[in-house]
Amino acid sequence: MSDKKIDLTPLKKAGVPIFFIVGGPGSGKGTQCEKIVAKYGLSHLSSGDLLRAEVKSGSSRGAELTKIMEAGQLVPLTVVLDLIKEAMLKEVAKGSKGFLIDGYPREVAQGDQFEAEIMPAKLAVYFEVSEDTLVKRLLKRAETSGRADDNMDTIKKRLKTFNEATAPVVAHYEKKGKLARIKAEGTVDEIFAEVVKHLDKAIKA
Ligand SMILES: Nc1nc2c(ncn2[C@@H]2O[C@H](COP(=O)(O)OP(=O)(O)O)[C@@H](O)[C@H]2O)c(=O)[nH]1
Ligand SMILES: Nc1ncnc2c1ncn2[C@@H]1O[C@H](COP(=O)(O)OP(=O)(O)O)[C@@H](O)[C@H]1O
Ligand SMILES: [Mg+2]
Repeated sequence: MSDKKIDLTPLKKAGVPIFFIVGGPGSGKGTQCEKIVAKYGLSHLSSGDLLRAEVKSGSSRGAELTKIMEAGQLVPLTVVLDLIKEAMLKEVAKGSKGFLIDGYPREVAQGDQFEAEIMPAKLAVYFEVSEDTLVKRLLKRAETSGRADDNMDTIKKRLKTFNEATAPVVAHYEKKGKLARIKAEGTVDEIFAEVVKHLDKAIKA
């Protein structure tokens, strides 16, 4: 990624709906996004996936990112926002109908910066899950994900980061009247039925 200013004109002109997908590690963001893509044809961009791809690219910045992610901390705002902008522009060039920004914002400043530079999100969808359930799901995922951050030590740090930096994001969008709080302890389909209610309403609005 270069430091040059990214020209967002095509993205702003497209004016397609943008949804923030927020929730603790293991809350089901990726799982629900897959189902939302299948039903609504929106573009799913996971900040974590974009970062892991950057790490895989072997760029010098990638090495720095690995350390931060394995420590369960947040990578710098500009890094993750630039990755998202570039990915969104690629999708818009292919005729995207709208975006699921999965795993972003993870702190209030990220959301404000995104909305100031790109456009306001229509809705922030928040998957509410107890810490016990998050840990159980992540340890299960660890059996197959091969992710360097799916281990008990890093999980604990990610939960701390979520409580300190990301929980305020939930309050921030609730205050704006732009939060869909979805209890996400049930089955995948029960949760998805709730998601559809909120998205249908938001897309019609
Ligand atoms: N039991 C149960 N497991 C789920 C549910 N949603 C996701 N999972 C599992 O929990 C783990 C984390 O899900 P994922 O979608 O990666 O969550 P993310 O970390 O928020 O992106 C994965 O192993 C999923 O298969 C759910 O509703 N119920
Ligand atoms: N918006 C973001 N801001 C800063 N760091 C991020 C962001 N999104 C992801 N990361 C980094 O990538 C890691 C994995 O994120 P992600 O794949 O979304 O996790 P999960 O899907 O388990 O919630 C995070 O723990 C963090 O280190
Ligand atoms: Mg995920």
